[in-house]
Amino acid sequence: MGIDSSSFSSISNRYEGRFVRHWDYNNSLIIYDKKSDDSRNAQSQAATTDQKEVQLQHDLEEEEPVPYVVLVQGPPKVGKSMLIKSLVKFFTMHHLDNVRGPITVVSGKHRRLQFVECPNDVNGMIDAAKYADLVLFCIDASYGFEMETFEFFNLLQVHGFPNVIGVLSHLDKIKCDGQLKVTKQRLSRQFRNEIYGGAELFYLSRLDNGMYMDDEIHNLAMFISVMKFNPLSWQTAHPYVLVDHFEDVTSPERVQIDNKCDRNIVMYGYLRGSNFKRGTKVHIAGAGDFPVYGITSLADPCSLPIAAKMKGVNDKERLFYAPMSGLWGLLYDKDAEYVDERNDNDEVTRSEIEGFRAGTYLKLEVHDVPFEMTKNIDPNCPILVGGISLEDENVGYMQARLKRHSWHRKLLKTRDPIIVSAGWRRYQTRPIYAQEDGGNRLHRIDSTPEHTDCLAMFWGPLAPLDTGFVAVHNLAGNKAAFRISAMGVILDFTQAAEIVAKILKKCNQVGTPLQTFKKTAPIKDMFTSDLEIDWFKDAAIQTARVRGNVEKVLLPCAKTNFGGLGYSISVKLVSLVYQLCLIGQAAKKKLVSELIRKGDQRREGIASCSFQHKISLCDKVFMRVWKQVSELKDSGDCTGQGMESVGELKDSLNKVIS
Ligand SMILES: Nc1nc2c(ncn2[C@@H]2O[C@H](COP(=O)(O)OP(=O)(O)OP(=O)(O)O)[C@@H](O)[C@H]2O)c(=O)[nH]1
Repeated sequence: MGIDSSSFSSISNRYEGRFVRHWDYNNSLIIYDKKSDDSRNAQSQAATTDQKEVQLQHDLEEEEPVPYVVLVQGPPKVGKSMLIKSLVKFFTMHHLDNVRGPITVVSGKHRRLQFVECPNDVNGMIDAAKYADLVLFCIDASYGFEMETFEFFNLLQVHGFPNVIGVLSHLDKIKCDGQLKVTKQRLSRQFRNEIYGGAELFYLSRLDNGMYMDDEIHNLAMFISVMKFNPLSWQTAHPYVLVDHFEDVTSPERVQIDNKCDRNIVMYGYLRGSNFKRGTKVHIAGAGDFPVYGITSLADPCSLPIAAKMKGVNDKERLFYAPMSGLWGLLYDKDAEYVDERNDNDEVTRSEIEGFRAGTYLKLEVHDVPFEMTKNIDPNCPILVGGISLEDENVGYMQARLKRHSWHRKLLKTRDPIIVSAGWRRYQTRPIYAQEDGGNRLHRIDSTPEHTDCLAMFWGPLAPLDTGFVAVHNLAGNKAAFRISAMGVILDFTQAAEIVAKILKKCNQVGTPLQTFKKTAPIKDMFTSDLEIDWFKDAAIQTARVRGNVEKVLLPCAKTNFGGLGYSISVKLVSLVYQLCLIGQAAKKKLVSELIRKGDQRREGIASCSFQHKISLCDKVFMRVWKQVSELKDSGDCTGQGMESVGELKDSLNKVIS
């Protein structure tokens, strides 16, 4: 007996003991009266036994799909936990006291869902955008859209847009009916403009006994239970694990000796994306890259009913699994290895050859992670572990097209640290911003342009071409500012410094006159060699008042007239003649070559320049030149708040001084 949404509320209150639930072949949840169905079941049992066996066999041949991650996102106090509690109650009839970490529930005959509350710190949001299969955007209707929602839109745009559903809560705070209607229309229009025309929006009108209304949750849950999930290209191409349980297994003796020693940890979770081969390294978001010390597949703690039946597990124990919230559903031995009741030898051989399959529940052991990771572990901020290939381990220079987000208040300055999120990684780096001139040259700019994009060159773990990335300025919880600084795409990468060599920066070369004539003057200290003077022949120069041009290298004979320099060379010539008389032939040669070298050093880099008028001896002569920028090997995993920019450092220094 199926039920409609209006009668669900009353039935669900009487559910325990009398009503049972199951999923029909369309994956729809059906709740029916156990008593009235007992007699009908007895009659139909014999007739359906054969059919069930056929169906069971067919279902077993299908792969057991991994639970879909349903991320509940929204600003603080919008009702995220309340929504997860209401949905978990609907699917499992269990009341959750706390929402901590991923919560896996069986939502249908062929479907499991893993509910995760999206953290509001930038790190957590960035990671969540990478693992979400469906995002429920919670919007406080009495307030409207908030910054966190738009920040998350932007993160999704970069990391691949999964399915999204809008959920309007706090509607009961709008007392006037007319205003309620207008608000609903306005918010749904705005939501669909931001996402896409047909984006679904659900309304949660009020709370009932501290929970959302049953019929409204029923509609939302039914929609999620049958909706089609679209795999995202990055996720399907890489193995990854959303950790739902975490343990520090460092020996207590080691910690007693040094409580800041690197830790050994064990992480549990479903393998998603592609197969995980032994020997693959993993990137733990925010902590770095690590080899996997041990990997084991475990019995699925929340199997689909059909698979559990085969494994002989009691149905009632598998409806949910939320270890971080203190609800284990099915207790399992953490050391037990998964054994298939079909052919375990085949299973082991297969995992050796093709790796662990997506959907396997894994135990990953990683050694020597920084102690901060275990110290600062926050169950509300799930850990993302991404498998990395050999190419992903390379570091080098990347050239990217980058655009500052128009809502980010400040321009981004060259060499100021930013946190880049690309692929699984998020790391700090100090980019150089540049713009192309007509030729092959790139001109360094001091800060990002106001309304257009520019190029950014930075050092870091190499990401494939066309990978989108997002940059945040720092991770401090400054809620007043829009935290997404810029977005971009990787255009080029190399391990050599040739990308950086192409960037030129404008700077002033300063020289001083040795002596001044009517319209010419020899200029020293502006060039380092005669060759450089030849390069800059005819280049424009100027003093504070007078313009001029570089003419030519000053010849040695002419130079002897100039004060100290001429005197110094004359003294050296006299000394040469004197010493030549005293020493032998071999020593003579050595001395001559040495003197010539010294004399050359002295002579190099003095240019004869012409001016429009006579300049004075105390004038400084400037020439604007393009110079290559120095190297920018500067990046690292971002574990704390991130480095401070030069401006921020100056600010803090001023504060200390004052
Ligand atoms: N009146 C009313 N109150 C609501 C509604 N939804 C949630 N609340 C209340 O809002 C408060 C915050 O709800 P939570 O579910 O803890 O919100 P949250 O988004 O998880 O909060 P954080 O985890 O702290 O970010 C609770 O006191 C709820 O009772 C609603 O639709 N109407």
